[in-house]
Amino acid sequence: MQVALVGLGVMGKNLALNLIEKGLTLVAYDTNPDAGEELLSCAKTQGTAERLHIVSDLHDMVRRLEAPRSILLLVPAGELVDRVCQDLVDAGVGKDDIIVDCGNSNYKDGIARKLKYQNKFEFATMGISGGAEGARHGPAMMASGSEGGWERIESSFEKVAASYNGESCFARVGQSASGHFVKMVHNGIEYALMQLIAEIYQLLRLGAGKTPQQIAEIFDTWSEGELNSYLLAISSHILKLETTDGKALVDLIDNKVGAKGTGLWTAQNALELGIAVPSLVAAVQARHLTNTGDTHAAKEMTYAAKATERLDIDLDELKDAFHLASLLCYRQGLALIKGASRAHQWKVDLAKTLQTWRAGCIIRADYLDQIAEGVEFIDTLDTQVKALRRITGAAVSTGLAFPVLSATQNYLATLSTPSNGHLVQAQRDYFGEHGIKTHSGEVCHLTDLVEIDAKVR
Ligand SMILES: NC(=O)C1=CN([C@@H]2O[C@H](COP(=O)(O)OP(=O)(O)OC[C@H]3O[C@@H](n4cnc5c(N)ncnc54)[C@H](OP(=O)(O)O)[C@@H]3O)[C@@H](O)[C@H]2O)C=CC1
Ligand SMILES: O=C(CO)[C@H](O)[C@H](O)COP(=O)(O)O
Repeated sequence: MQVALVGLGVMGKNLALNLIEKGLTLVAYDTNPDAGEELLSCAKTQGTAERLHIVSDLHDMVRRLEAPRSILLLVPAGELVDRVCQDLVDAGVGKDDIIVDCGNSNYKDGIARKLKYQNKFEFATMGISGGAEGARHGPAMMASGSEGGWERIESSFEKVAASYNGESCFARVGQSASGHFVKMVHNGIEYALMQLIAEIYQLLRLGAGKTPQQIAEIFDTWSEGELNSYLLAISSHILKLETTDGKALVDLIDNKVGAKGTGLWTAQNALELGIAVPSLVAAVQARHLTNTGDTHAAKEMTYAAKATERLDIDLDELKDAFHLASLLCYRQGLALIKGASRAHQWKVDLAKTLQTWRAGCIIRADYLDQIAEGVEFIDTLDTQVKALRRITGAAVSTGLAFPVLSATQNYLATLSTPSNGHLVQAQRDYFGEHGIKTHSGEVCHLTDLVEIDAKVR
């Protein structure tokens, strides 16, 4: 099988090495000639260079490929994707060829591109997760669409992707550009889990007075059981790292966190679709808040530093709270995918989606088993529910910030305790005559049910 790859940066270079290692023949291109040179040198080291051909322009790439052509893009998302597509058309790409955008593109751009290029070539989308290591040794691959081009290439991707219990973590999860939607939500969950781990670390460090090394050991103990996950493992590893003079590496790192867009898009789409993902939104805002000191509004206000309080923490309870909060982050993400799939008629298969997340990706975790078993799993987690309540309350009492932990507790509490929505319905009708719906299903106004002599002005 012969494929081409445009963009040989962090992801492209590693995916290229993976593709040729799995026996595919690759024609590769990057605007930066050094990137091609470096890839070739790595391929020589691993003994697979005979299956790699680096080209210096897209015309040469198109000439070297047998039709129908299969071309993968791993260039930064945005306008560049359109520029490369147009350049490929100019270079001779035609109607039977498939171009797969594998970057973190916005799914809305994917839908528009499918239309824009429909008479020029087959445009397809696939989200990839796993960072450099995943791309090199087996990433999670969330593809979309049902068009003909996939049938030519998907059996190769099934081998290139990670596998879990013998099943590939490549899947065509649904129609249209749903693969990019699924990857976007994957990243939304990623933001929430990263922030949640950071909050647990902060609680242990500033609340319980533990050192980074001691916290890493706690994370390692948790990882021995069902809480084992990639993000917990890398957090433990990071916390153990020390400078040559014995200082914790984390203490040298500034607090401002960057973002490339997928977390923000997750929040925006959830709000637009009316699907509540408060933990995912809180994680995006937590990143924004790390940068607040730089904003104009913040500079006009001063916040005096406030002392925080120490806390005795029951580590078993903390573990249970972390476990449930993590599960609930996935649950919110899956609810968003399900709602979007229904709204857009994408027919996203949630079981296939979960299969792509089992290995190779950044949000892989052993406890995904519980999620795969079904949404009712929360009802079996009484101990964890109590732990989440108690830990959130105790955490708040320290005065420290726990946006994802508390958003998650509020999410669960909202769904599992009596709602207060009746009063808000009544308030809306009181001032705006928006109507109310009663328990018996009647749609009316407050004034149909009671006499209101005079209203508050
Ligand atoms: N890094 C990660 O962990 C992950 C990234 N992604 C996504 O994958 C995509 C690639 O990411 P990543 O590899 O990290 O990015 P990099 O910036 O490391 O690599 C992009 C490469 O594309 C090259 N390039 C730019 N313009 C062109 C062009 N017109 N033709 C050919 N090559 C070009 C760049 O060259 P130059 O440097 O000279 O501009 C660079 O070598 C992005 O959409 C990203 O969001 C997805 C999952 C994980
Ligand atoms: O897709 C990824 C991991 O799955 C990329 O690493 C992405 O860049 C992460 O998002 P951000 O840069 O906004 O933190």
